[in-house]
Amino acid sequence: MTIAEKAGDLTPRELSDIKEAEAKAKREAHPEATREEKPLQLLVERASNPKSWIPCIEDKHLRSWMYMSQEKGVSYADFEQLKEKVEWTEIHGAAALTRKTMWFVKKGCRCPYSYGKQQVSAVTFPDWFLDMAKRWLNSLNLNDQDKDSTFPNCVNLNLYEHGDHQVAWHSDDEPLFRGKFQDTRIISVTLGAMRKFQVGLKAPRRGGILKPEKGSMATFNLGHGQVCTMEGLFQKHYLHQIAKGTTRQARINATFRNIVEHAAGCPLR
Ligand SMILES: O=C(O)CCC(=O)C(=O)O
Ligand SMILES: [Fe+2]
Repeated sequence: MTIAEKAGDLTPRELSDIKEAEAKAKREAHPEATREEKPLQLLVERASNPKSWIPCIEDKHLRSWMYMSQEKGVSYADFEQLKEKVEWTEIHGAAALTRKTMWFVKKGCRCPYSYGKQQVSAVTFPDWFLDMAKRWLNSLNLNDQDKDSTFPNCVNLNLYEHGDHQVAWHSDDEPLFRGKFQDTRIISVTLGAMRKFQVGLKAPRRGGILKPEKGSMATFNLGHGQVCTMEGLFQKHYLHQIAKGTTRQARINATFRNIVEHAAGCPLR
């Protein structure tokens, strides 16, 4: 066991620094034996337009990557259609309505999804939604054939009606995605108003509140048509949030994911 693996109570940043030092020492001691771990195929490497993808986080040691790009295939008509057609579920925080959501999954899947204490049932991807999603993600060259499918098999939609709606610090590390143990891929698409998307390193939990490690927070504006990816072990090591803002305009966000461990009771388990 290496020092880094033993050091369960270090912050992710400290762990990353130790791992880097360990890797350097190993390279120097055994230059012939050192091989890089097999790299993940990042979405930017599959994309038809890799130059239009901006690296936001490239953290090799924590196996965490985040990229952003502007996607022309996302329209305001899509925004209006989603706002009207989706049967939104209200998500309530301790005191107020925080946002509205919808949980779509691929045909045959029955995995529910939980927002804090609220659980919602799976709704099969409607064809009209799949059509727009394929257009949005077209440049990523994902394969939507059942065998070896790389196209996301579920999506969480969020409707933030104005700046008071938000989602607090969290990571998408539910057991369905196995994001604490293996590489995952989340693709988020924004429609409508621009909001601030903040990310930061997971700090050791103090009580029930999740907060990023001091000094690690970064802010990115996600506006209409912006696509943002979180890949590798990002959900294990980083938190994200949409903080409250001042806008009176609505924003819709679709976060596409891949369920790899279907829930008990789901026919796809
Ligand atoms: O609205 C966003 O950009 C983020 C949404 C999010 O974090 C989630 O749905 O888990
Ligand atoms: Fe999230």
